[in-house]
Amino acid sequence: MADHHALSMDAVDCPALAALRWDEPPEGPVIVLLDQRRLPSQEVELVCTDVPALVEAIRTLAVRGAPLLGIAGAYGVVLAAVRGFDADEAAGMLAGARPTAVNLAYGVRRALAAYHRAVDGGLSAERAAKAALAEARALHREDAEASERMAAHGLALLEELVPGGGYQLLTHCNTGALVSGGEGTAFAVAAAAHRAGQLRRLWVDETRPLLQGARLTAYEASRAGMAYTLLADNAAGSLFSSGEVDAVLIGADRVTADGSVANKVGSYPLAVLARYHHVPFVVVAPSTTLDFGTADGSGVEVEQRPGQEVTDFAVPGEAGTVASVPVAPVGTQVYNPAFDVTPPELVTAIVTENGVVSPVTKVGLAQLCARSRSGNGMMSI
Ligand SMILES: CSC[C@H]1O[C@H](OP(=O)(O)O)[C@H](O)[C@@H]1O
Repeated sequence: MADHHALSMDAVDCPALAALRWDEPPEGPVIVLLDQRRLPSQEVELVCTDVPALVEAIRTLAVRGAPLLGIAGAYGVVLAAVRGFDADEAAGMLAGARPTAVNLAYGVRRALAAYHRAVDGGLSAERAAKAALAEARALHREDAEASERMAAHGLALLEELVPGGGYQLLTHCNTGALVSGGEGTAFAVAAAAHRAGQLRRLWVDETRPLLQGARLTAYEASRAGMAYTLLADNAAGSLFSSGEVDAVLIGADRVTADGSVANKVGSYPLAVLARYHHVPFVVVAPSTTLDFGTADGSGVEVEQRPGQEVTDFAVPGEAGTVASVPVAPVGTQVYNPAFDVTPPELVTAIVTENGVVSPVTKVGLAQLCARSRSGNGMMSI
């Protein structure tokens, strides 16, 4: 079950964005989400009291973005355990909610493993749920720390790639606090550049069809006081040819062992444009997005989403409703992959919290992860 209530957020003081939190009101533990379907026109919290509601929130992108999906999945296992539902069944529902972001299954697995370790150790169901909660909170905290470290590594990389500062950075989709336990991934690097006085402009791809750029990145850039300009996805080629892009910064939903990058659809064409125009193409992702169990991009399951997302325009209506207004003729066939895969040879560098890999190679990624093996990387479970 899920319920909405308005957030009394004062736009003036712009507190840090919290996309998700665990709460324990008297009526029982809940997961509270900032409903990203309603942004930017409405800052509304969605309160999930059970796993089916959280699965629906994940499927409809009320909560989204690879690292945050992992955190949501971990808390989802806890929600099941504390409310007496089968944790394994809940884990299967959560991990299957969206297939491409490897972080979701990772977060679910990590909380479930903590729960089972406690049960196998003879602890009560209540104590086992608390063990899972501690693991979910650790993942949440680690992701916030990873954001800070990626921002620092990414800013240092920009100083190398684009001497002289005053960066004009192009980003795609949304990779800020709305996808993270902290300030995000690629957007966190742009925010660090902004705070360092080195961001001349953030070019924001609208990111059709769900407009994560126009709705969410523009919202976050505005809150951060950045100079940003929105562009239609189709205008990116013209922008590159104008010479006004110093580097591309994007996130990732899955990086395979060879360095192939699954990310929001539209990322691959940007990589091709960047290569043609000799512009650095930088991927920023925490180690929880690295998937050494998948050899290369051909092994990535790319989520295919409903055609209505392309045939219709979602128009914010009264009282927080979102109307779906058809644009294409009824019966129109639609191709709507949520992601695409960029081959490693088109990626200038991958920035993680443990450092930078450039050029992007299987060996380089493995060596980077070896440095984090005892940390929160995929290798730890
Ligand atoms: C760095 S995670 C953000 C990542 O997730 C987005 O996908 P979605 O909005 O469908 O969850 C997109 O791929 C972003 O790059």
